[in-house]
Amino acid sequence: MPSPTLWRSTSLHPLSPYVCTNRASISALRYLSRSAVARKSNSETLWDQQAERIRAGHRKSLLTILEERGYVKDLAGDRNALDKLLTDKCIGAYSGIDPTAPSLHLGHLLPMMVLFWMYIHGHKAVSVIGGATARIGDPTGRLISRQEMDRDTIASNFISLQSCVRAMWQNAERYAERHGYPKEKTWSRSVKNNTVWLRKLKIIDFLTDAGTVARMGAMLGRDTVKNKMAQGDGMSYAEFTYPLLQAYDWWHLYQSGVQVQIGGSDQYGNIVAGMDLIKHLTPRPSTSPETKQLSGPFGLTVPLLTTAAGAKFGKSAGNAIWLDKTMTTPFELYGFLVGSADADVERYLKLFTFLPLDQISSVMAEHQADPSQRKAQHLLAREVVDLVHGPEEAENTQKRHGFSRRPNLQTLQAEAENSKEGLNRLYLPHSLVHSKAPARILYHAGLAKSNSHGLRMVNSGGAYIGIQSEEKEPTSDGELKFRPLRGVTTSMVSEMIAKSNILVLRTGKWNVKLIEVIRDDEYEQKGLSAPGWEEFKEGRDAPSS
Ligand SMILES: N[C@@H](Cc1ccc(O)cc1)C(=O)O
Repeated sequence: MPSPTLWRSTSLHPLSPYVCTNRASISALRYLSRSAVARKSNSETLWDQQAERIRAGHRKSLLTILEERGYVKDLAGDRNALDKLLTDKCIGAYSGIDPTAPSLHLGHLLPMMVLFWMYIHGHKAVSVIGGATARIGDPTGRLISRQEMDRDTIASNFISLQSCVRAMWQNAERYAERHGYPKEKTWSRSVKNNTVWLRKLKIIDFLTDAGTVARMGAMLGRDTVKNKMAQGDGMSYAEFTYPLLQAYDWWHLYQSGVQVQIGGSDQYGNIVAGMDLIKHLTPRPSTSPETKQLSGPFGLTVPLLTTAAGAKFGKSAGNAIWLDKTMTTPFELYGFLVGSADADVERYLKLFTFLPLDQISSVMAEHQADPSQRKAQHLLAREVVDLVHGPEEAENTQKRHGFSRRPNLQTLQAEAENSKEGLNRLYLPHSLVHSKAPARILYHAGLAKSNSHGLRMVNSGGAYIGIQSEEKEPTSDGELKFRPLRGVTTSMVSEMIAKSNILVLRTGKWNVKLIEVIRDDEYEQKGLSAPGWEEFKEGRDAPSS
């Protein structure tokens, strides 16, 4: 039964066609100015014409575009009904993010891309930031709960995440414009905080509405619940209730026409919980089954991206790649993407750019003719930096990376200055570098898992040292040359740091670390630590395997 309490609090009947430019009835618009009415009916006509072209097979439907580019992992709801809905009607779609960190990361970009595509095809896009849900923390897929976050941390994460999401939307809009999707007046997007409605939710209403739909059998049967209780750290009542809160978000948004929810592949269960709630709370006047289906909720999950090497996409050495440039610089973002494997790059170009598929195919053909130039990877990296940070940043970063294929010390140093210690900049204490074998320095710099792993890398020719070339030809500008570490002696390394205190090491093609060697006491004062440092201080040796 629909809840009278919830029902009265909403202004729109969920089955009424969403007041949207293409379907708004003229009578509902009588309070609008004549020009607004004209604009609305104009866009209504445009929408109908476009739908007609899709139906006639002259244009791809939005769902087809999403499927072809690889965005669809699972659909909740009937595929053809969703296809028809997205073609015939302007609807709302949303995706949520909990502010468990102060910034978006690369993993968030995938569901957001789907929302961007929907937006540039005229649907209303809503990004929800889970100010309220973050206080509980989504237990999905976890065995161990996140560390509890205090309210202040959530509040400050919320503020910075919100500005990150807003900036992302602005950039995506400009990026779309550069790819032939100029902004239309009727496009609509918003960023909402679920605290706004969840704070007002009364426990008694929540229990009688959401609490009665959710059956214990189904809830206890969910993998997250089973695994966390059997193999993890158990589950709190609040965590158990999380899917219902997310479901309630959707029910709330559904009142204003948000019929689609998009999420990561792990969100399927939470999305279905929302669909169940909506179906349960929606009054069922005697409409045809088709009308009922087309006015109902649909869910879409995006695939979980793993690299060809099996690692989770968006993490470098276990650290997330952030979209806030104070956390991951554009240079680092570019560096991460330009390092994509040949086997992944085409898939990423389809997922993370608005480039048309035929352009992607032709770039891939060029790339395959000479993979060593990494043309496709450079295009991917440039496009993503363009999408996330804008065209000027993309242009500059690409120029600097053009150098970094044969990097120069000044460029690396300049980069190091505005990057935090972490991805490609590092301090090491003098004692871990001076008179130490190169293989061991690789271990201390985090480039090798152990001393002997470092030795294997050195012997197999997979580790290099950057050497500033002496000759100053007009073009060379003190360029860095990499030579294999095999054959480089301990005393050569010590001599180098005696000169400049700087050491540049590289493993594989792209993993470059600029190491600044500082005094041991200074290192301690900065509160830093490196693999093997504690052991060194305690007089123990670094592990050898
Ligand atoms: N549970 C989602 C975030 C989310 C929060 C609220 C929502 O309404 C939707 C999604 C996640 O962890 O990824």
